[in-house]
Amino acid sequence: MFVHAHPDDETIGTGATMAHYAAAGAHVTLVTCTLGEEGEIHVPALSGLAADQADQLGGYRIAELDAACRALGVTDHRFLGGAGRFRDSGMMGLPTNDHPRAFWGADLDEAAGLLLEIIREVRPQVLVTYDPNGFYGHPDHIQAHRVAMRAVEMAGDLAPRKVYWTAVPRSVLAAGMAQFAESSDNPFGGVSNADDLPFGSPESEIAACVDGQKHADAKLAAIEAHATQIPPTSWLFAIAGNFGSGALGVEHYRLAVGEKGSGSGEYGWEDDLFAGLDTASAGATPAAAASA
Ligand SMILES: CC(=O)N[C@H]1[C@@H](O[C@@H]2[C@H](O)[C@H](O)[C@@H](O)[C@H](O)[C@H]2O)O[C@H](CO)[C@@H](O)[C@@H]1O
Ligand SMILES: [Zn+2]
Repeated sequence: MFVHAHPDDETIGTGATMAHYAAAGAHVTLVTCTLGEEGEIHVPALSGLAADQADQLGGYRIAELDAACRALGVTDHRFLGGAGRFRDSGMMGLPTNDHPRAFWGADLDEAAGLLLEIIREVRPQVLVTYDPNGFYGHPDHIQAHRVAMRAVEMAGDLAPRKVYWTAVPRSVLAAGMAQFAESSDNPFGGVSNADDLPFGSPESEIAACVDGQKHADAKLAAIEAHATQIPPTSWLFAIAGNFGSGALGVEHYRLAVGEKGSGSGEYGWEDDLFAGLDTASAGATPAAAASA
């Protein structure tokens, strides 16, 4: 089970992982907490959908998300509390944070209770969400972390056996910076030291590295599906262009709950989020022995 804040996060942060496990026959459930109503619009013809105009971007991003899930092979997708229950809060500190339906202002136990209903139905063995900072500090990402961790706490014996947080190793960021230093598509802007970025983890804090390079093209198709959010000039396309689409297919995770399974390589990272779990005796998921 993947708990994400907006349509597009599932693809950007965990798209290759989701495609990898969907292709392997695991039951993959995506829970998206908002419709992304406050997002930018990088498709000029759709600019009228903006929140301060027709305010229809949220509905449009449902369709983008459907297309992205199809590209990734993910068939079980839910909006937390149903489509439109919680609204995109906008970036930290904006007046949109105070919208009556803003996810940032949601009652924690109420929102976690809604996620608990899905956990009780799907019985995921593994849950993936963000770290306490929401990976980069967006209020909806921070709230998604809080709601997911509270739901895991409330789930008791039905809680997933392992909970991971999305992460990027500092070494990967540093390598990217070096490559982009002279590029006009430099996604790191003026930042020259990976330690100065609002995200990035020491290799010692990373527990798993999922190699989903076989699904990099699916992730690229899913990125393209989120056209209102991810323009052709995006750093994501720059990475695919500079390092090959395969670079998009490797995704890293920190382990927040559960026992780390066996790993390998320089840092002993797991290559499978189900490492150490008995997936043959999975819970109630009808679709496959394993569920994420
Ligand atoms: C990846 C992600 O979480 N995207 C969010 C984010 O989008 C940012 C926002 O539009 C900001 O104004 C831009 O400068 C930045 O480049 C975007 O990544 O926040 C949006 C509003 O809450 C949200 O809809 C979008 O999904
Ligand atoms: Zn987001």
